[in-house]
Amino acid sequence: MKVLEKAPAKINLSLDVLGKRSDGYHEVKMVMTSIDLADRVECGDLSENRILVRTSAPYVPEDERNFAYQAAQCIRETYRINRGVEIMIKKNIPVAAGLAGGSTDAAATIRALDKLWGIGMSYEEMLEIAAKIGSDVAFCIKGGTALATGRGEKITPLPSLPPCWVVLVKPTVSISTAQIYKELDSQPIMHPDVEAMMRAIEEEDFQTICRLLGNSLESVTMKKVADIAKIKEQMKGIGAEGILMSGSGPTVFALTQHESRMQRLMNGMRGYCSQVFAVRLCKPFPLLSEHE
Ligand SMILES: C[C@](O)(CO)[C@H](O)COP(=O)(O)OP(=O)(O)OC[C@H]1O[C@@H](n2ccc(N)nc2=O)[C@H](O)[C@@H]1O
Ligand SMILES: Nc1ncnc2c1ncn2[C@@H]1O[C@H](COP(=O)(O)OP(=O)(O)OP(=O)(O)O)[C@@H](O)[C@H]1O
Repeated sequence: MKVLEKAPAKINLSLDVLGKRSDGYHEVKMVMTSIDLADRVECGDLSENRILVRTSAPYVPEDERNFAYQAAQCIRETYRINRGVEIMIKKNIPVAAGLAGGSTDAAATIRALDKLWGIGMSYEEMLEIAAKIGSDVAFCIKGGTALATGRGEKITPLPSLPPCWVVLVKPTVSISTAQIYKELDSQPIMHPDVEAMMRAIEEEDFQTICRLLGNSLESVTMKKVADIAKIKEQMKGIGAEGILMSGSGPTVFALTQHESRMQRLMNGMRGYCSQVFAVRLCKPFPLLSEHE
């Protein structure tokens, strides 16, 4: 048997870093949303009792360093499962881009193995496995739009955003999330208004959502990647309702409700950067356990 799961990327609409914790992580408060730029994760039976990972992208590890591998390993140990699995990952999400590519593959693996192995995990049980793999994995279990707190693993669902286009531009450099959080510690922190962002989402006020876009990590990454400021400037010139760097970067996204502006942004930015995407938002996944 084989189970195929879609694994959407995320963007951070509001990312506030509240402080450093004693465990080395940072306390965050952020609003995230899933976008329709997605990997595909297929989990199938394997005759041998081991985990085999294959990916379509070069430079993505296929051993125990892959987050999908780690998710499968964690499920096998937690639920004492003596079955092998072959995990095929078709990568469409740029790697180390601030879009949670590895995290969403891990979350998709958790959803797929729950079905393949007939475990019947609750949402809470999925979140527990997710938190062991990485901070962004918990959000990716259900996706949609949500508030994430703690180190990112505590999830509160929010209503969907008004329909819009998301234009993404990925500079060629890749970014280490750990390095960006480390460098933030020696700099003054800009705090976006996360509460106001949640209110704007509740009120379906697209213009205010765009005005409130903010990310505490943006200025840190911008100092290392000069392209980010240039991309933001260019996108502003072309016209978008809101523009921000996602996560620890370096991907920059623009939001617009106008198809013509989306087209102009695509055409304008393609000449500047090789990785440019225009996508819609993604709805949250209905989980099997919620239908019981
Ligand atoms: C920047 C974001 O992508 C925004 O959604 C996340 O906060 C990062 O999530 P992630 O990539 O899943 O992060 P993890 O794999 O858990 O952690 C990578 C490293 O980032 C740092 N880290 C991560 C999350 C957090 N709340 N505080 C941190 O300081 C830690 O040094 C950690 O060792
Ligand atoms: N399935 C996977 N897909 C991509 N990268 C993976 C995967 N599993 C492990 N990795 C490793 O994770 C590192 C970070 O990649 P990823 O694409 O998840 O970063 P990111 O988008 O910046 O994540 P985040 O936004 O959560 O910080 C890569 O350098 C890669 O070695």
